[in-house]
Amino acid sequence: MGGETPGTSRRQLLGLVGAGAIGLAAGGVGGAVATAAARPDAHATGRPGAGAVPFRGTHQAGIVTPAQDRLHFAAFSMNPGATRSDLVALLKDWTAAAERLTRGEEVGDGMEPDNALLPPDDTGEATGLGPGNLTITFGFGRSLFVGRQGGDQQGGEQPSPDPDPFGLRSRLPREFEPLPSFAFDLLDDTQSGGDLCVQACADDPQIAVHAIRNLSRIAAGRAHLAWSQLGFGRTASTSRAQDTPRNLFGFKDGTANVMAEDTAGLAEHIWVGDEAPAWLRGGSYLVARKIQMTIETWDRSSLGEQERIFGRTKREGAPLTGHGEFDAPDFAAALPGSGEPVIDVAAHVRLAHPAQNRGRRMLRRGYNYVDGSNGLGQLGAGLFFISFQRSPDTFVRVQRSLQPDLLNEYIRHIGSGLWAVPGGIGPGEYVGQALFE
Ligand SMILES: C=CC1=C(C)c2cc3[nH]c(cc4nc(cc5[nH]c(cc1n2)c(C)c5CCC(=O)O)C(CCC(=O)O)=C4C)c(C)c3C=C
Ligand SMILES: [Fe+2]
Repeated sequence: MGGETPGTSRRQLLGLVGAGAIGLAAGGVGGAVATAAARPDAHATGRPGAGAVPFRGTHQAGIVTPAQDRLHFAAFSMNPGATRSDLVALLKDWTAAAERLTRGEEVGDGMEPDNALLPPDDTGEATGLGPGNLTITFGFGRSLFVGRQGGDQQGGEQPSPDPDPFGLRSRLPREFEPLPSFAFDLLDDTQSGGDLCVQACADDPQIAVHAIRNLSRIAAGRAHLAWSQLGFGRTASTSRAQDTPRNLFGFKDGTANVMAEDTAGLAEHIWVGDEAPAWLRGGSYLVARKIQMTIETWDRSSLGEQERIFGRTKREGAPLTGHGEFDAPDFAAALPGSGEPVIDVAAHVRLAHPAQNRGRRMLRRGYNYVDGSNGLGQLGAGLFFISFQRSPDTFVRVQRSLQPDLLNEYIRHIGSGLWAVPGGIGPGEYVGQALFE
């Protein structure tokens, strides 16, 4: 697996030849060869799935890209005994495949191998769906640099005896410390950690799932899927052009996010700068937290209580001290008579606000999830929280500040991971290339 043909693939050439032979005007593009590559109009038709996000650029796609509606997030572990050259080969193969996938093309030689006794390179379920604004964002776990040590959250894997399995220890950024334990954490190590992470976001869940499935096949013999999570209904806007979505508690989520248009805010708070080794500049740190929400209990709480917990109104998403969603909260405002603060001292927006966190900000890009239900009639539902920040310390600071949060009675963090997301991938480069030079 994983052998990628640079440039036009054999399958695309066959498609073009075939189309010419039978006449495009007659609508004769053969089904099996009708990839987006064989149909250049697929990117511009305006039909569902036609939008494409460039894979290469200054920063990896999938961070400031307007948040798509669907997520498949995956953590991978390197196989025992995998070498540095296995890792480099994997990253090259993933880069080639990801570029094709984000264009809506099949991976490798597509769905039809020369020999029908062989499995196809591409599993096929996204053929004909178009690119679907797919973005694929790659991150490197701390264990890639220092091996799997006892105490690191690590996808239920055994610790690795080698403290420098890929010769990367000296390239570990100073700030890349493991996340500490937080009060109320109930982390499941089979949904935590990972040597590598891949965030696939798209307009269509089948496109996101297809991407992870095929990247996982390509990894065979070198790395394996440790755990993965599906998400739906983005819980953040990352562009002013987007409406603010709602989380499973019914509140608008993502109002006060760092947006794509705020280039100064991104440079200050999201993109890693000169403080880090060159391979990470222009990148970011990705934190993922799987947060279970006890929605049945929440649904029995009064509207007043729900609004007190967040410090915002449910319908408008306005701060309790304002009228419009984007009004700035006034944390000093007090109720006449009692003198009590209008926004509770333990309201989520007060504790998460930069004013409580030495001005630190993060770009949130999470998704709702429902993993079925339990035997007590309760949904296994919650928020797959994803944030990007210039330093892991920003997340640590805000999460510590949330210790007295009123929201904590209704949520539990059950999964966790931290990855360094290298900067953008230039022409002809593979993801993370500068780390190996
Ligand atoms: C450590 C970071 C954060 C975690 C974990 C977190 C969990 C969490 N949040 C909501 C719902 C809302 N969060 C809102 C605002 C908000 N949350 C964080 C950080 C974490 N949230 C920040 C930095 C902010 C912005 C604060 C500000 O600058 O005003 C809001 C309000 C609307 C908005 O601005 O997005 C909601 C609603 C849930 C349900 C949740 C865990 C399940
Ligand atoms: Fe929040």
